[in-house]
Amino acid sequence: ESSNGKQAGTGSDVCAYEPNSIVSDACVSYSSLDSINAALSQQLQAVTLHTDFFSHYRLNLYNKKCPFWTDESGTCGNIACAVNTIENEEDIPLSWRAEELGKLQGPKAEHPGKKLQKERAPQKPLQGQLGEDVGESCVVEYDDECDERDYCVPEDERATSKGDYVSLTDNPERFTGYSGPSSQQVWGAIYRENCFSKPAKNQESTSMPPSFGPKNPFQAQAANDLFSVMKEGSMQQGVKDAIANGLSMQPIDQLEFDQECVEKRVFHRVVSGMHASISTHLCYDFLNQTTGEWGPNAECFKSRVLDHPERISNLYFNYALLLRAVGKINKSLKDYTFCSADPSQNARTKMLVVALSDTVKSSGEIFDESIMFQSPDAIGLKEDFKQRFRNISRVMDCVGCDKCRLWGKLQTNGYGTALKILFEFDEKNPRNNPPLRRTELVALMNTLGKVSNSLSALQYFRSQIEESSSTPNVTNSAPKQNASEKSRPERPKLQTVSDAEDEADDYPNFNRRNDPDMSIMEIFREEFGLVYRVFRYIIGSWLAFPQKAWHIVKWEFVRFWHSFVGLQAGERGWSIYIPHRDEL
Ligand SMILES: Cc1cc2nc3c(=O)[nH]c(=O)nc-3n(C[C@H](O)[C@H](O)[C@H](O)COP(=O)(O)OP(=O)(O)OC[C@H]3O[C@@H](n4cnc5c(N)ncnc54)[C@H](O)[C@@H]3O)c2cc1C
Repeated sequence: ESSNGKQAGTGSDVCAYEPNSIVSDACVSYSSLDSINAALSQQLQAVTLHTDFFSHYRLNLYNKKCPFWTDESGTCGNIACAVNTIENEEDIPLSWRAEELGKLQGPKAEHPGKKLQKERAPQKPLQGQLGEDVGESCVVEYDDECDERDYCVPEDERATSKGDYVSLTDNPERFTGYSGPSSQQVWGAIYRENCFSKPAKNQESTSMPPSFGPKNPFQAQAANDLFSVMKEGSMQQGVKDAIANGLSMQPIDQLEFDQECVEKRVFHRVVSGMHASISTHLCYDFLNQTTGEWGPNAECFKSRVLDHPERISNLYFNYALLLRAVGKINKSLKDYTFCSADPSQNARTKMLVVALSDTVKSSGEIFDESIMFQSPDAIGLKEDFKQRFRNISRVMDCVGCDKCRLWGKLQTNGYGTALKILFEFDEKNPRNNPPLRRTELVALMNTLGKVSNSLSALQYFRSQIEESSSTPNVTNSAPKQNASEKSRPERPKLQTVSDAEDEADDYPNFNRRNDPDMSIMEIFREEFGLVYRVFRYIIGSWLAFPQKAWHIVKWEFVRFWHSFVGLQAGERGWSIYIPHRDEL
């Protein structure tokens, strides 16, 4: 986005939201993405809120120093900025518990070096040394350093590393009050230092080194890194000055972004879409500091997101990009072991994730990544792209609010993972794909969940604002929070602690089943859709039954054989349970 009204990431044509227009740089319309979101959001909620694997995360939240500047005064002391980490080992879900890793018995295998890991199939880095039924991708600990195919500085997953376990449902992304020079400095650094911004004419000598199409891409990386270090002093001074004098930094919307090629546009759109989603969450779960009540703040949403069509466009763009990534790993998810010490939980998690990915896959073409990095400068450009994205993930350690840092790091990791899947994975030949870390998979699904929530919140705010502008007595800008509840569309629930604790029937519900304003046609469509999904589910279950029964027989036979020959029988890898409505 730029001050002269140019639209981020879109050429001149498509920015404003038009339901039937195609989201630029993707290959799907806004309305199709809305329909996909309507079909998918409950499945996503089931995965991200109701499975231990996806509702928890492990990251180094407190022990990484901001590599670019020091700004202790920018630390947020509000209670809403705090994160509840899980301190007791027994509170950590089985699938994430370090002690479970320590329980591993039986045959031992050498930890393969990085080179061997790369040469071997990601699912079989140990090549069966621990036995055929061991999910090796869960046992091997990947190193906390960048594989050159990573777009993000990875979180260290090792049980021995300094990491914190957090429940994502206990720490929902919402308003924290973190603002001022510190947060602006972080956003500024993200846009200014890492995006492909055009140098201001009088700043040519201090802007990013030209790094497109370099002879050696690693030289370009090194140059960028060095440049960041060189800039460190001035950035640090920038924060100090800003804190001392109020804000004197160049506003972000006065930067001109280089939108010439699709890759640079995509980069900017990812960042801006992520920013828009964060803004949406904080406006949707906003603290009214006068009444002390939490609730949506349409004024906040209007000024930060709705009045900037390009930000909405970038939000949809990110949704398309993340969907494509989840669809692309459809096959790998079917082979993935979710590392659960509880096999029935493992089976349920897999079933929910695969069903979600199947729905994405069946939605048709959404995003075509093959058009990117095709030019003669492709290698250099791709390396530069990666390096800049890694810088963004490093900048997240400079965020002065713990909760913002948690979600900022998770979402950067989610987008980094999506980019890695898009540009480094071969759908047809998955053997050579880089490994997907557990934290990456969790980050990817939760980031998709966040954008999905943002799109649902957008619908809510849009109808709120339309409604208030058509009501003469209400202010013409945004509706007040206490406007008549009766005529309002139902407020979609985003992820909150109470949602996670809800009874089955109160599962987070983005559809409008209880909306009194629904027309007969809409009610009919809603009900018909439900009946159709139930029908499909039952037929699908019948068709899948013979194969499932065969797997169960095989599984039980192996268990029986193990105990017969005196080995440990192993856990049961299947379970029978009543499906929940959100699985439809
Ligand atoms: C990583 C991170 C995570 C955060 N998480 C939270 C959180 O969970 N809860 C919370 O309450 N606060 C959070 N914050 C703070 C929040 O994002 C804002 O910085 C803060 O509310 C102050 O807002 P602002 O009005 O100054 O504008 P900011 O949102 O700080 O934006 C700064 C400038 O960026 C430009 N801009 C804004 N949005 C976009 C966009 N989508 N695309 C392009 N340009 C844009 C505008 O020019 C704007 O003036 C987070 C900050 C960061 C850096």
